[in-house]
Amino acid sequence: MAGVAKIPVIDISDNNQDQARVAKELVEAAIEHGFIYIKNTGNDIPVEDVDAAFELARKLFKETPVEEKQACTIQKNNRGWSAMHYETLDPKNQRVGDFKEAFNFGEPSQQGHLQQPIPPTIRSAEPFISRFHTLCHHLSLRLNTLLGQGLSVSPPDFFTSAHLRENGASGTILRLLYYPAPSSLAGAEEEEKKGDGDVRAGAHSDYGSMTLLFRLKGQAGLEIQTREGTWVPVPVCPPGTETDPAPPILVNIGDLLSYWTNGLLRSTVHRVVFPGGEGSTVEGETGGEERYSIAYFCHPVGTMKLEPVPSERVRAFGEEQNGKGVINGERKMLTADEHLNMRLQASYLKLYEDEKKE
Ligand SMILES: O=C(O)CCC(=O)C(=O)O
Ligand SMILES: [Fe+2]
Repeated sequence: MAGVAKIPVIDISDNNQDQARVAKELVEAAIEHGFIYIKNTGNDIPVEDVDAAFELARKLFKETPVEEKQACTIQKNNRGWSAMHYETLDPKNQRVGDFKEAFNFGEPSQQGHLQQPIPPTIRSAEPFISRFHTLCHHLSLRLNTLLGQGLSVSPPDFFTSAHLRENGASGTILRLLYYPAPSSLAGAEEEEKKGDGDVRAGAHSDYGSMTLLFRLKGQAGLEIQTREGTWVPVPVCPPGTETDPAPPILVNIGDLLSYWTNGLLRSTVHRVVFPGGEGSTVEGETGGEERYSIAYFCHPVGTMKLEPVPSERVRAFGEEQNGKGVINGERKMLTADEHLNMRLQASYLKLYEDEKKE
């Protein structure tokens, strides 16, 4: 496959493997690409649960009356329903907002309850959503542990404890996403809106520490920006995973792991495009139909400071970058919550409109 991202596939499911080697592989992929495929053998997240999550998304986007979703419209806590065009991930370059619908579920309470309005049509799925959230949480903790080990952070569980639920509230979100078929936009005023340069999701880096992305076989669209500034597609099933029980989980390093490591770990810019653009599709994938994806945005405890972690490798990298004038030493030190709020304000223009006028 020429012209597609060459992101490594790593298997973390076998505890008998040499964990130090797995940790190193993970760190190298996070430095080089900012994206890593995690082989999905069903050990971390059962395949039936991934299927059930996509089925829930179908029910929410296809069978739930719009009034029910409107009653759950997204709030400044980043929970709830985001209608078509409501979010604009790349406001500097997009004429209209993203061609997508999304629903964000915040972290459940200790008793497994969701702390937000839920459309009645999917209310019975609350225990499942809570369980899926927790499965993703545990996988993200393992990945954080491996990254801490691979970077020899002191203490090695620094990233892990920064994410433990018992250490405080976080902005973690489980998000169901729906991108309608381009043909469904035809004829309506939507067709006028969709012009050259419009994208299903604008170019952005993710706001949290890392994202776990679930996609469906055959559905193209995701692209990452290379170091040279070109766009390459990210296949759903890279070579070697075709016969696995489910496509790999795509892990994406977010802004916070990048801040914590002086930029050593890469928070790579990515987007979701409409089909048709040259090189935007991968063999065996189409982009002409509707598309679903599920993203778990892992965030640390909101009060965590975004300062470089104690690690010799991180320190040495920072020094090297400083020498090149890449790192601005006067950047204001933010907390995880402050950073999240800043990013949300930039992409939910309508939600924050009134505040801007004040
Ligand atoms: O739908 C996708 O494949 C990616 C979505 C994404 O990048 C995001 O929601 O942050
Ligand atoms: Fe993203």
